[in-house]
Amino acid sequence: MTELLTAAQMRAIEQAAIESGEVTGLELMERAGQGVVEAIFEEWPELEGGDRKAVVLCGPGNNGGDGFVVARLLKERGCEVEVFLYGDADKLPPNAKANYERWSETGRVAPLSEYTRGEGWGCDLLVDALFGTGLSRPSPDLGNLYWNMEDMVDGFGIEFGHKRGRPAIVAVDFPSGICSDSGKEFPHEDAHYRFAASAHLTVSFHQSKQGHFLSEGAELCGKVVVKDIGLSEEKEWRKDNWKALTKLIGRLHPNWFRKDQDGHKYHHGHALVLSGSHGSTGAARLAARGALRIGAGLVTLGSPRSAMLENAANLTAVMLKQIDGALGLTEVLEDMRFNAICLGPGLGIRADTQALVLTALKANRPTVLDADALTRFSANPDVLFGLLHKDCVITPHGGEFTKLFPDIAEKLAAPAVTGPAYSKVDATREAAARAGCVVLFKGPDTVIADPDGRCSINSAQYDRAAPWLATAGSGDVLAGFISGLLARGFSPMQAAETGAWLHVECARKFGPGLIAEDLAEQLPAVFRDLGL
Ligand SMILES: NC(=O)C1=CN([C@@H]2O[C@H](COP(=O)(O)OP(=O)(O)OC[C@H]3O[C@@H](n4cnc5c(N)ncnc54)[C@H](O)[C@@H]3O)[C@@H](O)[C@H]2O)[C@@H](O)CC1
Ligand SMILES: [K+]
Repeated sequence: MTELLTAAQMRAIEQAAIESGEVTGLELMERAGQGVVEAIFEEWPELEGGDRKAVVLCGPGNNGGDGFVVARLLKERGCEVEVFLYGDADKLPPNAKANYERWSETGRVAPLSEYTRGEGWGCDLLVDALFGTGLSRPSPDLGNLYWNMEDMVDGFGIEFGHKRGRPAIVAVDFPSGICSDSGKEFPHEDAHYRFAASAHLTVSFHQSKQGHFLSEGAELCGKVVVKDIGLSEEKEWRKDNWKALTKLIGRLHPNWFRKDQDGHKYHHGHALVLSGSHGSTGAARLAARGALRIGAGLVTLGSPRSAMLENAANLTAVMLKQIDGALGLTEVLEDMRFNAICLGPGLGIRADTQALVLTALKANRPTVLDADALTRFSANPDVLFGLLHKDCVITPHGGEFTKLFPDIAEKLAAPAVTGPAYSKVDATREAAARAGCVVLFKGPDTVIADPDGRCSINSAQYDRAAPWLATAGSGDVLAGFISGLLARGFSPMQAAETGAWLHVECARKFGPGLIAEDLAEQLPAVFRDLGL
């Protein structure tokens, strides 16, 4: 897993490196500019040599400073370069000013308005160095430029040859206008125009930032490349701050999933998934099959009497047990071999769902609550929070999250006025602290938080995009995956992170046309790819 930084964390790392004498701010800026130019030619080797023209748009802070370095280095590599500044050169911070002056020895700096008033793009490469991690408010006067950039990235392919004018757009650190902590745009009143820039390629430094993976961030960045600028690993700093760092879930090691050679099926746990009544049983079966495929030793579907026949006709490897209401569940849970419970998919939102959830929670077993098991508590979430314990995982999507945590959802939905804006990471952390258990807040940017503050993002964006995962029943399978992993002895946080990651891998393995039934069936191939 890699860590994702906030703007403040990045500044702290930079500051520590500068104060230790290891590097100067000017050197960092030079390396940042070098990283951008390197990434540009790696992405578009055809830009090197020949009659190529670049336009660099520089802003009033250090992001603009990076831009002046990029302009100089592009010129050294043979590009014709034009530079435009948004703001007042006299007010540039010292390192940016130094690079402005260095560029001015060989080239001109014109006001940005001169560029935006002109016709067409007039370049093969447009470098957006207007704002980076320091942006904290909207920029209405740039809305038209941003709007045109979006049009260019979304509507057309790149066509080099500046006379025809469809440039590649590269963003320095962030497409300007995005809050680097939350990935949100800063809206302004002129809603006709865009609030943030768009890019084909975003080049960031040292480590990715949270905003590259949250809200609109991923949509606008295009592709993110991270360049090393020679900052050290900061082990001490990391040790003090590890709980505050957000992780990006990456490729998992096969040892993570390996089973003991001589393991008995009971060594891998026994998950209990509760089914809804007749006519509403498919969701629980999807979850049960997911739990079994992900490696629980045994999985039992607990079914009310009314649905026994329907379930029996559709189950083979998953076992079936009649469980009627909270009383029935209490009896079954006397068998301590049931070491993980999953409730919610297709369970219904009547009063007996509440009784089942409360019974399951009182049994103090690792438990996943999803869908109806959450919705049932819309009117009285505190009752639920009072019983959730540290071995639980709740898996709300946006709507369910809003019902359980209306005040947190309101803060998250509020337009960003100043930066850093309240992010999905902040919201999920706050929800986990309130619920007292792991919260997995679904989306293309799924955020998972533990009440102790640990937090990670499972991204289904960029090269892991899996839009076809938005299909009926896919969340039920995820709940099943997590329950199966809990049965296998994974901790709640590990189970949620691992389940979410595999869920996306399965969707990607199958590709378009996916329906929920296909998901768990991809696990064997996904495991094989991991080297299991
Ligand atoms: N600090 C460092 O040593 C390094 C910083 N780097 C670059 O510096 C960036 C961060 O620089 P800064 O913190 O200076 O911030 P930015 O350059 O991202 O922007 C902040 C500047 O814009 C102004 N501003 C904010 N919102 C505005 C608005 N709506 N309209 C007009 N002006 C507005 C602020 O007053 C401030 O001057 C990073 O993203 C990265 O590109 C890199 O050079 C690596 C080293
Ligand atoms: K930028």
